[in-house]
Amino acid sequence: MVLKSMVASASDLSLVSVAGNSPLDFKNRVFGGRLISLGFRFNKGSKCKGNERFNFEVRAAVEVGVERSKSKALEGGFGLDVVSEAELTVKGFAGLRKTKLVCTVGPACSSLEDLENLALGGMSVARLNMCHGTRDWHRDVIGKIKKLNEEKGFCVSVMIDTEGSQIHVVDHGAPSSVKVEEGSNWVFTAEHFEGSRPFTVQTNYRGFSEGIEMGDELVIDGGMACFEVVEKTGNDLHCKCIDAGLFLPGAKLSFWRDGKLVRGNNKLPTLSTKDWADIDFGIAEGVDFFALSFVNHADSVKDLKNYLSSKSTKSIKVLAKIESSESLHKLEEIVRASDGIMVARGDLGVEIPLEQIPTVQEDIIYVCRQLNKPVIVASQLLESMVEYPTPTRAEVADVSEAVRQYADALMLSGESAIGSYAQKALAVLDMASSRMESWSREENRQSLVNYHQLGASLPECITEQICNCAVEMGT
Ligand SMILES: Nc1ncnc2c1ncn2[C@@H]1O[C@H](COP(=O)(O)OP(=O)(O)O)[C@@H](O)[C@H]1O
Ligand SMILES: C=C(OP(=O)(O)O)C(=O)O
Repeated sequence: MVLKSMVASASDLSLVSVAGNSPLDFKNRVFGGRLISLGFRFNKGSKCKGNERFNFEVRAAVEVGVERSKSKALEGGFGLDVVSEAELTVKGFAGLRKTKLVCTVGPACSSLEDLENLALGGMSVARLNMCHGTRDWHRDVIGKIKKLNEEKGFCVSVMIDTEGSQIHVVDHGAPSSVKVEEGSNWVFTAEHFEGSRPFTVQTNYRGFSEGIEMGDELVIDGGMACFEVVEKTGNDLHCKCIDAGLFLPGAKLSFWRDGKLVRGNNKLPTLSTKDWADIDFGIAEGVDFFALSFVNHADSVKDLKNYLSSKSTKSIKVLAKIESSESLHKLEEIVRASDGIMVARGDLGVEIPLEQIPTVQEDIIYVCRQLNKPVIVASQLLESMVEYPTPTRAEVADVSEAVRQYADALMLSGESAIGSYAQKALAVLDMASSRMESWSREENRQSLVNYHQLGASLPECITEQICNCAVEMGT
């Protein structure tokens, strides 16, 4: 076995969006290596806010000549991951994938073995959605990921996704999904009772039916099933199913009237009491990222960042999820305030017409590129793979398009959390993103990226130019 290591250090750089030991964010400045496979650590106390100056040291090491599956942890103290000799000798660094892959961890992939297979398959970030599962369940998953990182040399970051103030199902009468037949009658209630009642859905928010009228439409998970409100008694809604579909555990509810979203939960704060408790949980568990749901204003990002810097010595990064029309109106200030962005297409598709999603996605990515913030494209990238072992052509095209637009990361949701083909879905992301990256390189598309200048002082500008030249030479 040959251990090749490269150590590059730079001081007084003012590059932003470089996050701790996370592998998420380097694509912003570097287009020439599979940085997922390298470990990055910053000196203790390094800050990466705005144009603040900070010292950092980048170390990368590559273990050559070891089969991925047989790899052992390497000594040395910095975050390491492994790449196979074959990949390096055949393609060199330029041939290695740069797009980071985020997997939502759910019951279908939470065993140590499944997580290891995902890490081997290229998972760079494990996402834990606090809408689902208990804190004990999430703690167990975080423990397994830490174990894999420590013992097997992976470099998987952990991201906690807050539930946010949304109306969702607490119980729908079954432990897993339930088929809803057209014409069936259901009661939606905020009353909490032990156990389940047939055709009765308990919701999480007492005021969920405020302002809702007879004739309004109740849409489940942005279109999984649809009901008409036929009667209102107290806070309860009696509804008839008008579009058959599925109720998943924790499904989200939205209300529509005359083709427009009824803004019921707008008064709710971005971070609920439960979210703050989940944030304390994440700090205690040493997670790397918080993805903040339903950000409508930069202030909620700033509040969370202030809270994190007062509570944690570790630099935990905050990613704002863009999933409401309000967040689109304040996009630039939200991107500036955040360490990164998630294009949360699931909820965004409930808030804006579906046909606008592709252009809005491109706009969000463009703003992130300009402000040099990492951006994740999320939701339904390979939705059919929740059930089937192969993706549709349209899904592969969607993945490729996100990479072509310079998204930094792609995310699996149900495909990995509850799907039967999590590893295959990850392999499709890996292959499709690698293919698009190498096509872009061959076509020399990277030169079209217009890097936003960050350096303020002359030394900063010089350092920045040196880095940009290195990037150009590497691509
Ligand atoms: N920790 C978990 N425990 C149980 N089920 C989960 C978990 N995480 C995700 N899921 C399931 O995977 C589906 C897709 O995940 P995700 O997209 O994160 O959630 P949502 O659909 O609520 O936005 C969820 O609807 C839920 O059924
Ligand atoms: C990623 C998303 O958020 P969540 O899974 O919490 O709905 C989304 O809405 O696309």
